[in-house]
Amino acid sequence: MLPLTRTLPADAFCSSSRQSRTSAAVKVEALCKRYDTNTPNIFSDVSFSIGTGESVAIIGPNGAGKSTLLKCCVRLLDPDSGSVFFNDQCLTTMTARDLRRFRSRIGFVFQKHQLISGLSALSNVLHGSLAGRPGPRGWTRHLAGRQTCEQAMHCLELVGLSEVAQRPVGRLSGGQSQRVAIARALMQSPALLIADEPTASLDPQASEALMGLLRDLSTKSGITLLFVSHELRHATDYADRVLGLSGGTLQLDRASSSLCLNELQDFFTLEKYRVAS
Ligand SMILES: Nc1ncnc2c1ncn2[C@@H]1O[C@H](COP(=O)(O)OP(=O)(O)OP(=O)(O)O)[C@@H](O)[C@H]1O
Repeated sequence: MLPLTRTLPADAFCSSSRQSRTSAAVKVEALCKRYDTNTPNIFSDVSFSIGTGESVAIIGPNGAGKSTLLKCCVRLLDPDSGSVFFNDQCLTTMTARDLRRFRSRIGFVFQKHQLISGLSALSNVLHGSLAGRPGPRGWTRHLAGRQTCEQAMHCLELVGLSEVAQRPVGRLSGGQSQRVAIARALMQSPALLIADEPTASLDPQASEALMGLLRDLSTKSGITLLFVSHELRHATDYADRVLGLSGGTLQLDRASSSLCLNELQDFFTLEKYRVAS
């Protein structure tokens, strides 16, 4: 098996020790977003920062704007105002070209995993390596390269799926498919992994396994993790910090070690966990 550090660039990692975190991987300042000029803001004045290698959960009621916030963080959607910095680089003013290069270092795992069901798990993972490549010239040669295939197999091994590498994704279970999506994201050697409800539609056992896998990637490989979950226990068990979005503002920003499940449940009914200014 290839060592993880061989396949991912050195600057994608901090030291595996969480104590060594010093810099903010992601810094969000006063972000506002609305979809339509005639409608109120989805959220306003949202600010937070995430340390390199930190794992952060976003919770909040349906429609609070969690997915919108994730998308604004990586400019899949443009915020109306505010700034987002990634390793001190300002995304909000980046050119399209720089943005493409920047996104190639971010892995996305969505609720609907957006895999190609007729292709094998391996082929789907291989396509992750195309992110950020100015194609399509050279894509075929790149995909067929021995080193690329080895790297894709290694990513499948990391998520425990090497045995089904040749099976079409359409014949995999929901949990397996979600792990293929993670392997595809890992092909990008991500410094940041963004997951929007990655365990939606998975059974409790598969959910725990998937969250454990994400946490391991963060703790062992120093990948910064930002995920949305409706499972409050996932926030307390698998994140270092919990952000709570509700009523158009960020109302909670606390270390998960200082939160208990009951407090998080209260978050949905009370507004007593305002971020200290
Ligand atoms: N493309 C869009 N155009 C207009 N409105 C949108 C669009 N996408 C989302 N919205 C609205 O923005 C609000 C926030 O949606 P978003 O999906 O970000 O919330 P969420 O907190 O992720 O919700 P859920 O927990 O249900 O997934 C909702 O009212 C939604 O209807």
